[in-house]
Amino acid sequence: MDKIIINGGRQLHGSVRVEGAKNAVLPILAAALLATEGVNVIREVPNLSDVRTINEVLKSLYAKTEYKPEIGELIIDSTETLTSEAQFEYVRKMRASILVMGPLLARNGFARVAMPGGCAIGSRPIDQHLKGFEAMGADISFGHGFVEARAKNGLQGAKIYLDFPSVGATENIMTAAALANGTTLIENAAKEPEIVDLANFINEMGGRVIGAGTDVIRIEGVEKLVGAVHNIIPDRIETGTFMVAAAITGGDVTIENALPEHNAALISKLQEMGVVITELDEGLRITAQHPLKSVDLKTMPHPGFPTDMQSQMMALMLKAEGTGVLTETVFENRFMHVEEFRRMNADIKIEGRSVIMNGPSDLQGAEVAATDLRAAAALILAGLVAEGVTRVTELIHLDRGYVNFHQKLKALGADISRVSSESETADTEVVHS
Ligand SMILES: CC(=O)N[C@H]1[C@@H](OP(=O)(O)OP(=O)(O)OC[C@H]2O[C@@H](n3ccc(=O)[nH]c3=O)[C@H](O)[C@@H]2O)O[C@H](CO)[C@@H](O)[C@@H]1O
Ligand SMILES: C=C(OP(=O)(O)O)C(=O)O
Repeated sequence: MDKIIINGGRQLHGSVRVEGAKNAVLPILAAALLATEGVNVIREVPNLSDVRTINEVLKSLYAKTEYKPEIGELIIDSTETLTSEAQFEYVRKMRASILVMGPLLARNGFARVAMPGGCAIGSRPIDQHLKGFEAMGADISFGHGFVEARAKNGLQGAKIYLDFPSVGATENIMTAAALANGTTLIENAAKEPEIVDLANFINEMGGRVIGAGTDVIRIEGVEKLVGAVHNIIPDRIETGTFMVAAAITGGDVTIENALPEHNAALISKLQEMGVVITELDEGLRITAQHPLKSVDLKTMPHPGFPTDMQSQMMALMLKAEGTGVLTETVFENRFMHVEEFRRMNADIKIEGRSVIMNGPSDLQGAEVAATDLRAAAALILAGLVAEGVTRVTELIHLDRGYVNFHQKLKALGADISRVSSESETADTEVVHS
């Protein structure tokens, strides 16, 4: 089991480039299954464990894929007949495997996917995905740990109002509707930039998706989709994580490949705290001088403050002056990292769906365990400013969503390394670089 070891107290300086977005590439690779002619060439694919998992899922469904991580390219040939069943071994590893359900249902009229179950951040049901498929004429059934959708007469366009603007449900319904008979309207749709990237990709394959990025998405079903070349958008959560890394250390960091329009809520909150953010041709420059001012914030669906930046922002608020209240409205259990922050001497308490911080906390290095992907990043950020040594374990979460995270921080001046725990001794550390 690997650990990341940080010696706190270094300011970060320099430039870092962010990768293609995990939350865009996963639905897009699933949607690639819609093409019955030609191959899809997906570029700016980040080398993440989640990408390797979805690649395995596509292959298990009989798509032919060629992954070239060194150039960030994944080629998918889904022109042969596909099987309709996604196994638990993949869905268990990565919930986003559920996103193959829409494309399989659209292509085969049938999809059988292992039930994802709950996870650290909440129960995460898929009722809105299924409500969409049902409205389009699919019969839904459950059994033996699987959910099945069967559209005997093919999928028909429908009007679907989502109870909540779910990202995954919007994506699954968009892909199912892409080959359906007639027009589908998704009302109260998710508006995240990753939804727009997926819509652009479907359109590049010959689809007709209009309105992505607004509350109402209109999908006119087409006869067939054909392979295309697509570049994944930059990862706004990786961008945000490096923005916080610069701010928490009082550093000066330029983030290349960053799109400020995807991070408006975060930029506004950081500015309120006193962080200086400058838009450059090559990306975003973040400079910060402490003390920073505490703020209140609430996570919301896009364009609100992203839940995927909540834990990293919590780390930053711990170092800000004054009382800050952070409220999580998207997931019901996304505060597992609070206990870990407490182990680092954070002055923090949970009250219902909010946490209250009295800053600045005098953070101290400790051994802490990542409880989910963004918690892993947040604990590392806290380690950058804690007094002494912080060891972060359970890096399996980190590797789902960040490429070379510790090397990128090291290149910016952090005192950080990654070791196998068996080999961790004072003199001989096996460093993974
Ligand atoms: C791979 C990917 O893109 N993951 C992102 C996606 O997850 P994901 O697509 O799972 O998130 P959703 O937007 O669907 O979920 C948001 C909320 O809606 C609830 N819900 C969702 C679907 C449903 O059928 N019923 C229901 O009740 C969920 O339990 C959760 O409380 O959006 C989340 C919210 O921005 C992000 O945190 C994740 O990083
Ligand atoms: C929660 C996240 O991802 P997933 O939906 O894949 O679990 C995330 O990216 O922070």
